Amino acid sequence: MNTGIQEPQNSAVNAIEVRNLNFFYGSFQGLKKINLDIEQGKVTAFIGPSGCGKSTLLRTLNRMYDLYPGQRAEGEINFYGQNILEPGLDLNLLRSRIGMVFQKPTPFPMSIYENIAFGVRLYEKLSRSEMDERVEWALNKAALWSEVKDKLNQSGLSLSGGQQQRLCIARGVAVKPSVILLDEPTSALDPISTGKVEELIHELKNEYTIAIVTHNMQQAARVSDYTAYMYLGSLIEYGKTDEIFIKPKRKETEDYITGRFG
Ligand SMILES: Nc1ncnc2c1ncn2[C@@H]1O[C@H](COP(=O)(O)OP(=O)(O)OP(=O)(O)O)[C@@H](O)[C@H]1O
Repeated sequence: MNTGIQEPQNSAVNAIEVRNLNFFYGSFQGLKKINLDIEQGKVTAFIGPSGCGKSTLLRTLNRMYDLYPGQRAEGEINFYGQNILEPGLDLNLLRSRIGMVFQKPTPFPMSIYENIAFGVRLYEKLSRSEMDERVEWALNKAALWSEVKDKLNQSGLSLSGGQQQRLCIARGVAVKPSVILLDEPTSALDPISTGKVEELIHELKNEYTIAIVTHNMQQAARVSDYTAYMYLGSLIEYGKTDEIFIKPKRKETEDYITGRFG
């Protein structure tokens, strides 16, 4: 697929570079001068107290906010060198390159098979057997295949909450994005399903760049390579997860990490 966006294959490059990003909900400024690099093939976690702007930042990365009137971003979000905030970009293609999984599992009211095939059909013309292969591949990637292979025609809504979330991840992976944005993907799940999604994040990160919003600091520490601590719309500290959790440079970060905050 040609999106006009160059995606080099070598490692240790940034998939996304955020520069002087401001974001507004009408007159309220939700993000203030954010500068952040998201490294290719790594997991970057956004943490911070409720309302600090984690979801807002995630939603700017594939312009999800564009669906809502009165919301706007200023600055640059360079995705492999192309500023995605510029006008004229094909937003459907952008979202096929930078996919998103939401907090609550949101399967479409259709079969498990169709939940996956539907999105793929928007971007690719596959034969029936190619589509069968793609559906199996995506469900395998999301560690769901063995649980659903005998009931692909059942409704996606008949699955458990944890399975539904993995179906949504499979749906995201099926279009072969470059970046996957996860907005508190386990907050509605039980500990076993949460463990499965976390394992999945580990598996996926070799092939995809992942950004995850989480309320759960242990989860950030377990799954991420880099952590960004946000407060009141500003990025307070950003660095390797080990350093942020073991030796943060800023007192505000330390207070939050150690639970002295709020
Ligand atoms: N649709 C909206 N209209 C106006 N303000 C909004 C809207 N959505 C979010 N905000 C405001 O923007 C700020 C950041 O919200 P955001 O949802 O990004 O925070 P968050 O860190 O993800 O919070 P949480 O952890 O509670 O989900 C908050 O002050 C919030 O009230």
